[in-house]
Amino acid sequence: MIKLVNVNMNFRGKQTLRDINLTVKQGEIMVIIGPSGSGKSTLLRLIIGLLKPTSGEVWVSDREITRMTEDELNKVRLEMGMVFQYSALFDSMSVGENVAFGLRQHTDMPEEEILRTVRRKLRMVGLRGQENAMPNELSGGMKKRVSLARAIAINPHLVLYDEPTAGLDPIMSNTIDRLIVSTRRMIDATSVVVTHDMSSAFRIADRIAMIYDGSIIEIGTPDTIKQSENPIVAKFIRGASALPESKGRAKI
Ligand SMILES: Nc1ncnc2c1ncn2[C@@H]1O[C@H](COP(=O)(O)OP(=O)(O)OP(=O)(O)O)[C@@H](O)[C@H]1O
Repeated sequence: MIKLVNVNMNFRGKQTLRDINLTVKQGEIMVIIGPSGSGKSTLLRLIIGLLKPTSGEVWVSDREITRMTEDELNKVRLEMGMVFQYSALFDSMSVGENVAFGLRQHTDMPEEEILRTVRRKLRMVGLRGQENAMPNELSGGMKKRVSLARAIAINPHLVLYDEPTAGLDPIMSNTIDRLIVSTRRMIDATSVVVTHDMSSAFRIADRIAMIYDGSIIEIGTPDTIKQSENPIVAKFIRGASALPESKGRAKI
């Protein structure tokens, strides 16, 4: 479970997030949408504890993380898997070593079990037997899948996805979407997905939150969002380019 309570985030006096109240329930897939510059990545970074809010509280699995020390935060982060926008694999390591990385760094798991876990996670993302491949031999979609296998290797309670389908063709996007949904099912993880891809958002979300100018302006099931009477939401889901200017803050 994740809970943000009255969160404000200012960068050099400029308010980037304002009065965010958001609860993501255990096992829920929450998709965050919004124009470029609206504050989506900032929200993810607050949940991982890479940023501390200017005011407000961030709760992760019943713990308030904003006042934690770096050591305490690192323990909480062990329960989180992160799939980055550009996969962020270690290029000098094989696929298997990438997936095993968190297990070798942070657990006492015997090597044999690590190898078994790596095999199982690669199978889950449709990359059976690819342990010895190097990242530069893989397509963008395969790299994303390795990144997902690495994120779920530690059986996280929480998986965060930053633009998981960016730069992928529709078929691969669909594959990644199905993996996000099956990952939630298999490890019962709470998931937060930041995306610009509206068809993906509608396919995978239990609920969608739209951020605009640092505020959540709409939140609800995909159907609620589709039927929103808020003109900014309606325009955004038809195509971000049709959005009105917003006080010059968002770089639409
Ligand atoms: N560390 C920082 N220092 C100063 N300003 C920042 C910092 N991080 C983000 N910002 C500003 O906060 C605003 C929101 O940025 P953020 O990256 O959260 O938006 P986003 O919705 O994720 O955008 P995109 O979709 O383009 O990734 C932007 O105006 C950005 O310039």
